[in-house]
This record gives sequence, C-alpha cells and structure tokens, in this order.
Amino acid sequence: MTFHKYHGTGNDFVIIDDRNRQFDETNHARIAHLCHRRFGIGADGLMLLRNLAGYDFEMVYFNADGRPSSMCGNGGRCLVAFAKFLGVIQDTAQFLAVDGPHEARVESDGTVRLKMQDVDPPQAAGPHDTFLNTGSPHHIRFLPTGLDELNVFAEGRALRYGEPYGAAGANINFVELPADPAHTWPVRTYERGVEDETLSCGTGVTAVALAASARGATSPVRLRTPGGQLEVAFEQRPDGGFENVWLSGPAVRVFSGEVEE
Ligand SMILES: N[C@@H](CCC[C@H](N)C(=O)O)C(=O)O
Repeated sequence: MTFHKYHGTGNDFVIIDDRNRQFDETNHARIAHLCHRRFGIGADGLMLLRNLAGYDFEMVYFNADGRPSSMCGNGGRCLVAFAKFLGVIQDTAQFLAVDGPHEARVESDGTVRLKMQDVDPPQAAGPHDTFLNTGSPHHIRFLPTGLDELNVFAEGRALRYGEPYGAAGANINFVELPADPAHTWPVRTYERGVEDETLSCGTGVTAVALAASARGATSPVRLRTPGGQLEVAFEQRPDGGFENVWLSGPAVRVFSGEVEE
C-alpha cells in the first residue's frame, strides 16, 4: 500500500489516497500500528482522501490511537495540499470532514488556508481557563509565564481525564500571555488520541486565538507552536460566537513510501 507523509507545523500525518475505497477503516489496530513511531511509519494521525459526490473530496481522520475522531485543523490543511499534489484540486477546495463542509485555498507560497466551522461563545472553565469547540473540544489554560518549562504531558493528562471531560476527554492547550496582545501567542498542546504533547494542533491554536480575543487579541492572531507559526483570522458575532474563522500555515509533503498490505 502506498502512503504519503505530511506535516503541518510538526503535527504529522500518514495520508492514504483511498479514492478506490480499498482501505479497511474498521481495522483500528492496523491504523494505530501505521501511526506507531517505532513499529510503524509514525504519525499523530492518519487520514484517508476519498471521493464524495458534491465535493472535491472527503476527509476521514483517525488519531494515532487508531480511532476516528473529531476535526483536525492541521490534518485538513495537509489533506488539501495532498489533494493538490494528486491533481484532485488546483488552488481551491470544497471538502467534507466529520464536522461539516470546509473550503480551503492553497496560496502561491504553499500556505494552506482552511475555513473552520462557526464557533460557539467560549465557556469559562476556571479562573484562567476557557473551553471552546472548534471542531474538536479544547480546554485552554492561560499562564502568566513558564510555558517553556511546563510539563505539558503531566499537566495536560491530568486535565484531559479530569472533570468535566471524563473518558471522552478534551485536548488541553497551555498559552503564555504575551507582553502585548498584538504579539505572537505561544501555545503548547496535549492531544487526546495521541495522549502526548504534539508539536502543533490546528483546532487548538484556533481555539486559543478565539479565546485570546477576550484578552485583547485582534484578528488575525499569530500563534507560535513548538513546530512553527500559524495564523487565525475571524469575525466575532454579536452573541459572542465566531464566524469566518480561517486557519493558515504551511502544509508540507515529507516523503511517500510503501508498507505491507
Ligand atoms: N491535531 C489536530 C486535532 C486532532 C483531533 C484531536 N486529537 C481530538 O481527538 O480531538 C488539529 O490539528 O486540529
């Protein structure tokens, strides 16, 4: 089976061209094996690109644990770059993901801009904490300082399994408040389904940018993850929710190869 390896600011994915629908999406153990960093190809998630009437393609996403999950922003951007690599699209795309239809654009410098679903108003989740669903559930903790030294694995894991999230869990984002809200916002994320810190999370930085608007950030918000820079543009609705939300950044093809069927 031919596979393709992509990353979006270090959030990495195995991608399969499944237009002929031969991939067994019910074999979660195999998907986890393909994502395993020692026994497999290694990735934070696996995606299938499938044909779908009325759209350029369908995005089918699995976390590294092999299970299907909610929306992946960096994954969506990488799948758009892959669709262009295949010749399925030129510079624009309309595709369906688990959270609904998305549009996207590939800029001349390779930046992929992905339109996200409208987002409900943020919910307070603690004195310095906010919750938003940007296609995936995200808990956000704002820190005055100390992001570089933080044990994101331990702190993220405790919050991910704690109340109110329970077994379903949430992704946990830690953000250091910049000296000026117009500056870049540094973010580190613990991802459920990977069960570890990843180098970047697209729906995570989207949630952070929207939550940061209550702390003075204005669109477009620049965010720095351990794997690189992303940008989020948005408009706030009168009810406190958000529309016209666009996630932008690089999406890079790393290599392609063959694995045992
Ligand atoms: N890395 C993703 C988020 C993927 C889904 C997440 N792990 C979950 O299960 O909620 C992104 O870039 O958005």
